[in-house]
Amino acid sequence: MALPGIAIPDQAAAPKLQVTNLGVVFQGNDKTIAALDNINLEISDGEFVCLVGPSGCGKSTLLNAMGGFLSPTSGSVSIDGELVSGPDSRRILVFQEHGVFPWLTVEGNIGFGLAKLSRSERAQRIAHYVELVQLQGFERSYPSDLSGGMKQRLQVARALAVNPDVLFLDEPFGALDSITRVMMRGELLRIWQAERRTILCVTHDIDEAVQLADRVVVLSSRPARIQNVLTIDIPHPRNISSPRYLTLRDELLKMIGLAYEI
Ligand SMILES: Nc1ncnc2c1ncn2[C@@H]1O[C@H](COP(=O)(O)OP(=O)(O)OP(=O)(O)O)[C@@H](O)[C@H]1O
Repeated sequence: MALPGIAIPDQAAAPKLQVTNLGVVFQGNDKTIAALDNINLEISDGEFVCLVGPSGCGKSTLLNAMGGFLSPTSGSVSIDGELVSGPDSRRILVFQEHGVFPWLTVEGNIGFGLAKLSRSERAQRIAHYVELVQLQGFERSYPSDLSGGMKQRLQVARALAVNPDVLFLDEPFGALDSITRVMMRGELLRIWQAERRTILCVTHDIDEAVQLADRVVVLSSRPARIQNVLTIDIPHPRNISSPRYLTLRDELLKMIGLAYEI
C-alpha cells in the first residue's frame, strides 16, 4: 500500500518525460564546451525530481534542453511521447528572480498567458492561483510592492495558471534569504501536493533536494553525465531529524563527494 504523501510512479504507465542519449555541445568562437554527455532519464507523471551537481556542470543546460528552451546537439527529449522541439506554453521555466513583469499587477501577471479564456474563466483562474499562493489582498499590487518570497510565489502562480505539463524550476529560491527559502519549500510542497504537476528543479542546496524530491539526480562534473539517482522514500511532511532523513542526506553528500567535516 502507498504511504500517505509518497508519490508512487505508476510503473506500467509510459513516462511523462523521456530523455534519450541527450548531448549538448556549445560552439563558441574560440572554444567548444561539452556541457551534457549521453543523458538518459525517465520521469513519471506527477514526480518531483531535483537535479544537483558541481557548479557549472550543466544542470541548467539539462533543464533547458528538457524544456525545449535549448536545442540539443544529439539525442532527444519527449513529453507524453511527443518530441520536444522548441518552447511551448505547456512547459514553463521559473527562474531565480526577475521572472515577473514589473509593469503588471499580481492579477495581470497571473492572467498574462490566459488571453484565450473567456473573461469569467480568466477571472476564476486568477482567483484560484491568487489563493493557492496566498496573495489575497495583493491582487492590485505591483511586484515592486511585494517581498522577494511573494514575488517568487507570484512567479509560480503565473507559471501554473497556464496549466503546464511540466514545471521547470531553476534555483527558484536561490536569491531569497535562508528563512524565506525554508518557508518557500513548504509552500512549493503544498502547491505540488494540491496540483500534482510534474516538477524538475535545479538546486545547489542538498537539504532542499532531500526535503522536496521523490528522486534526486546527481550529475558529474562537466560534461555532465548521470552519476547517481537517489530515491527519497520518506512521506511528506518529512521529519528532517529522523534517522532515515539523515541517512539519505548523508548518502547524497557522499554521492556528490562532499566531506563530512569541513
Ligand atoms: N549559451 C551558452 N553558450 C556557451 N556556453 C554555455 C552556454 N550556456 C552554458 N554554457 C556553458 O556550459 C557549462 C554548463 O553551464 P550550466 O549553466 O548548465 O551549468 P550549471 O551546472 O547550471 O551551473 P551553476 O551550478 O553554476 O548554476 C558551463 O561551462 C557554461 O559556461
